Amino acid sequence: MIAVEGVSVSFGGVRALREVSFEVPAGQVCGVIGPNGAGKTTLFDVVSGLRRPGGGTVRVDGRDVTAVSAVRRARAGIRRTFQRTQVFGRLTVADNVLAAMEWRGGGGGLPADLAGLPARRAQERRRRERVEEVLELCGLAGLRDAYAASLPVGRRRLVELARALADRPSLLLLDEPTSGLDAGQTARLAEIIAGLDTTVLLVEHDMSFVMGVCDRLVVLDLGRVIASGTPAEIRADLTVRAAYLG
Ligand SMILES: Nc1ncnc2c1ncn2[C@@H]1O[C@H](COP(=O)(O)OP(=O)(O)OP(=O)(O)O)[C@@H](O)[C@H]1O
Repeated sequence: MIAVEGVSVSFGGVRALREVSFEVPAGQVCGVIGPNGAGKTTLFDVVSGLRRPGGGTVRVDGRDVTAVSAVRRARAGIRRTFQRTQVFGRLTVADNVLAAMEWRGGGGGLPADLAGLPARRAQERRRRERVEEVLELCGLAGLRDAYAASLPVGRRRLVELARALADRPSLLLLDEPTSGLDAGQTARLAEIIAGLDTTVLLVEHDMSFVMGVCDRLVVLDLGRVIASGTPAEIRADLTVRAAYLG
């Protein structure tokens, strides 16, 4: 689960986040919506550890991670995809996913690598099996040997998702995950997200996707939470209609 409490961020005179608080119970999917400049990206930066808030705390699974670096958060299972996709263009799709798991190393260092110890080989086999599993899940099995740079943006986005899922994250942050996806890929993405047991926080402009895939929504406007609740509650909220849905 994730709990954001009283988080504020200012850029000079601009108050990008003002006392933002909300919780997402374990395994639920929460959408963050709001007009341009509402503070969505800033909130993601705070949760993933790229930006320290001026005030407030972020807890993940009960642990206060407010002062923990982005790298350590990633290692603790908080994974993020970006608005602009970040994949290794010169690696194949399969190697992109494998690389996402290699940071742990194999244990035993170089001697173990050189000796090709059985435990190391078994671990390598498990990782490769996991790669195939995740590629299958993301509809990328047929593209496993394609270079990531050769793929259209929608596929690259799915590669990024596969990378984020490979290590079984405890919290997954998705920044505009449907951008660049066609209708079929968007439907597939909704299925993938629905099938995860991970807590998910996503920023997305595609309202029908958000309403379909999220268990709850947080609506930001000018850095404030102006509404939160189930998609049905949000839809019914007139303030939100006026501020955002039109
Ligand atoms: N590095 C920065 N320096 C100064 N102001 C910033 C910076 N980053 C964001 N802001 C300001 O903070 C506010 C919130 O921006 P943020 O990018 O978080 O909004 P957003 O909801 O993600 O918008 P969008 O939907 O356009 O991505 C905006 O007024 C923005 O101009």
